[in-house]
Amino acid sequence: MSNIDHDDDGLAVYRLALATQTPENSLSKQEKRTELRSRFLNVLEYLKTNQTISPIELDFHRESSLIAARCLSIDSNFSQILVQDLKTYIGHMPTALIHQTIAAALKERTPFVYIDSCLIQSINENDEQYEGCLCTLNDTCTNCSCSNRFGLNYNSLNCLNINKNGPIFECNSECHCLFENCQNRISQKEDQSKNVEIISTSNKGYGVIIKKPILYPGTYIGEYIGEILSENEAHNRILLTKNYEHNYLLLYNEYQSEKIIKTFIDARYYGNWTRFINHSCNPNLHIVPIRIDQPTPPHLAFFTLREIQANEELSYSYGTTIDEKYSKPCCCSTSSCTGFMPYQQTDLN
Ligand SMILES: C[S@@+](CC[C@H](N)C(=O)[O-])C[C@H]1O[C@@H](n2cnc3c(N)ncnc32)[C@H](O)[C@@H]1O
Repeated sequence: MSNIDHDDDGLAVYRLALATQTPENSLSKQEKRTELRSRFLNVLEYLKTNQTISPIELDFHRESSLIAARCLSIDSNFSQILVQDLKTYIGHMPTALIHQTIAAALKERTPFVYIDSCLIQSINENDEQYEGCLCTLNDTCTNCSCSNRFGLNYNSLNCLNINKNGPIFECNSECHCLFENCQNRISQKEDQSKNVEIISTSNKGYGVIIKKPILYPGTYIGEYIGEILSENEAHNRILLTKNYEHNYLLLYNEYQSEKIIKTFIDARYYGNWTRFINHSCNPNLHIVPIRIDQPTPPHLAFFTLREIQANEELSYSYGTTIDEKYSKPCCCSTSSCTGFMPYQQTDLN
């Protein structure tokens, strides 16, 4: 089965098919995975093309999540990703986040679907699920096989450990620890969305300010959420959107001995509030890649670089390369401003 059937009820035929068809036992593990994956990609595709979601569709969305959860017994690593795909909340930007004077204009000028975890189109089949720790439910995971893999990740204030100099592995879906007690899941817990506001800036479009001060460097702010694109898809997106005023495609390069891991996240059509964070030549945030279940794609998490005052605009550096031919003028207004926004010279351009 590969297509969603539409009828009067919207999704009844497809729902029935999902409920009655479980993968045959005779199918190989790989075939089951392929079968399950194609079903759930259909659901995602359907949700993506239908921006207003009816109660029936929401029900369906929930049902599908349950089915995916049941499939955990087939392959926990794989089903974990499906559940993550399906539990992605597809809705609209929470109004509390937006300064009320710009709410209507923002919806009209920059429509996008608000999601709270990345949309992953294709799984890297070679990626293995990381092993979990064997901590007990009372453990805080401040010294477990995940938190200590490359030196302690977080300090007693739940901030990034300043002396940390290696990749960050947080506890994952295979771990035995209790989510509430675990202190090695900082990026999986609450972000700062309740403490930010989307505002209109004078010369950079929209931006994000923090409402209450943040004292400590290394405080978790949020994750850059959007569609994870392949290099080819990213290339096409760039061509399609090159005349648009704002760019939401983030390319994150990780240099690992001989290879470069490139992560492309586009928050233009699907994203969360972090898509509004502007560039600064003297930023107060930086991006840290975090591994949870699999090596790729990493979770791109924002952490503070220093203390941030109430009402200060949040910013990070979009890169280091300036090319006066391609770079747009920078309006960050800091004393260290180079005058140009960074330009990522890649083979995409
Ligand atoms: C990820 S979006 C940030 C949100 C955007 N300002 C908006 O209104 O939706 C990146 C775009 O914001 C604008 N921008 C971000 N930082 C800027 C800066 N320092 N100077 C000028 N424009 C900036 C550029 O148009 C850039 O392509």
